[in-house]
Amino acid sequence: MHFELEPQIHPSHASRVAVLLINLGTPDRPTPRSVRRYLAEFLSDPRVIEIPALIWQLILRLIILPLRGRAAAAKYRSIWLSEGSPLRVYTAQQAQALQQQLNAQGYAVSVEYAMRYGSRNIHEMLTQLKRSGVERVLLLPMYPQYCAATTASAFDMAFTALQRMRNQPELRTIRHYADFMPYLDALAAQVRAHWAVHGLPDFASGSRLLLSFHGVPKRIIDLGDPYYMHCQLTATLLAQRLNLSDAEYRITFQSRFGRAEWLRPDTAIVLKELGAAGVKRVDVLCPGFTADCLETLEEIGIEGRAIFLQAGGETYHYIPCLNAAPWFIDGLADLVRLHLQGWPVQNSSGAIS
Ligand SMILES: C=CC1=C(C)c2cc3[nH]c(cc4nc(cc5[nH]c(cc1n2)c(C)c5CCC(=O)O)C(CCC(=O)O)=C4C)c(C)c3C=C
Ligand SMILES: [Fe+2]
Ligand SMILES: [Fe+2]
Repeated sequence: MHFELEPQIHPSHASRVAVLLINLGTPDRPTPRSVRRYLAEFLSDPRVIEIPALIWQLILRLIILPLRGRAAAAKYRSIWLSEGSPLRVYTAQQAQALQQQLNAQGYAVSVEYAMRYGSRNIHEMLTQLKRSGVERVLLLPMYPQYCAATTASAFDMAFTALQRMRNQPELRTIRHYADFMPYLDALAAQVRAHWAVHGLPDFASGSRLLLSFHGVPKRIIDLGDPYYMHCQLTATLLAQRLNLSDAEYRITFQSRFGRAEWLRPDTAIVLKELGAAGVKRVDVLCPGFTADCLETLEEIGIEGRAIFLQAGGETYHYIPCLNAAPWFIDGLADLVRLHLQGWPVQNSSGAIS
């Protein structure tokens, strides 16, 4: 049969609205086998690696997976939580907190999360939502800056899932929120909360705030991806909110992968240069990651620290991602309410689910 069998839905459950948070996905376990399986799916996505499939699959299966599987598993082990991978743990917390907040505001919606790769993927979750009577789904990527490799790939999977359905739900997508005020306010609150506990950097004596975004190949920007522009937008608007002068912060790009030219400046190189130049303290925030993960906790929290201190720096502060901070959940609720307009969600009786 071309189409999936339709679930039987009890009429009293019909016409519900759901918000689906979407993040990248992460291995189930910090083992080479589990990491290889996750990377094989992730790195076979043509939205992520734009190289002819046949050549790329040879390189991926013969070189990258055997080498990177083992090395990445060791890194995942260094940041693994008792409940699982940080990315999954924090994304689940965000979904739960956002549902509570929206229900408390009188919005009768359920909030779930899905991943683009690995377990609990977007297709599975759309099927599960339909089974529970959901007819309208708002897709909320946990990527504030649009990038085809992340945002478009997530939407592709949702639309492909709908291609298999006879009875399709109504879908809405949130493309980006790089310049959405409540998101910027949440980032500013996150930085200020860190400074309230750990003290303000002494900008006058050379301390810097690094705003480190996930890098991408420079070529995709040249081909029209708005990602770089969105990163610049978020960073400059955040710096304004924090009253930082141009000299007091730097925009950098991390997590370089492969041989092609990536966006610059590279976070690791800047950390090394600042340490060598006698800068005593740097604080690093990763505004493009809404949940802490391997790329923030290990690459920035552990490796970045070692690079800066070895180069001569004295004090290194990694500022955690927004995760389920109340100011971020407030901002997400603002964003969701804006995008739910016109859908039947107002319910003074409060919580469902
Ligand atoms: C925040 C947005 C992200 C963009 C844009 C992005 C682009 C991108 N990533 C790779 C390659 C890798 N990314 C990896 C991990 C990873 N990437 C993001 C987010 C973005 N990626 C997250 C949230 C994570 C963490 C996942 C976790 O389990 O914690 C990895 C795997 C880890 C490693 O081996 O270093 C790779 C590989 C490319 C090629 C790309 C753009 C084309
Ligand atoms: Fe990535
Ligand atoms: Fe990395």
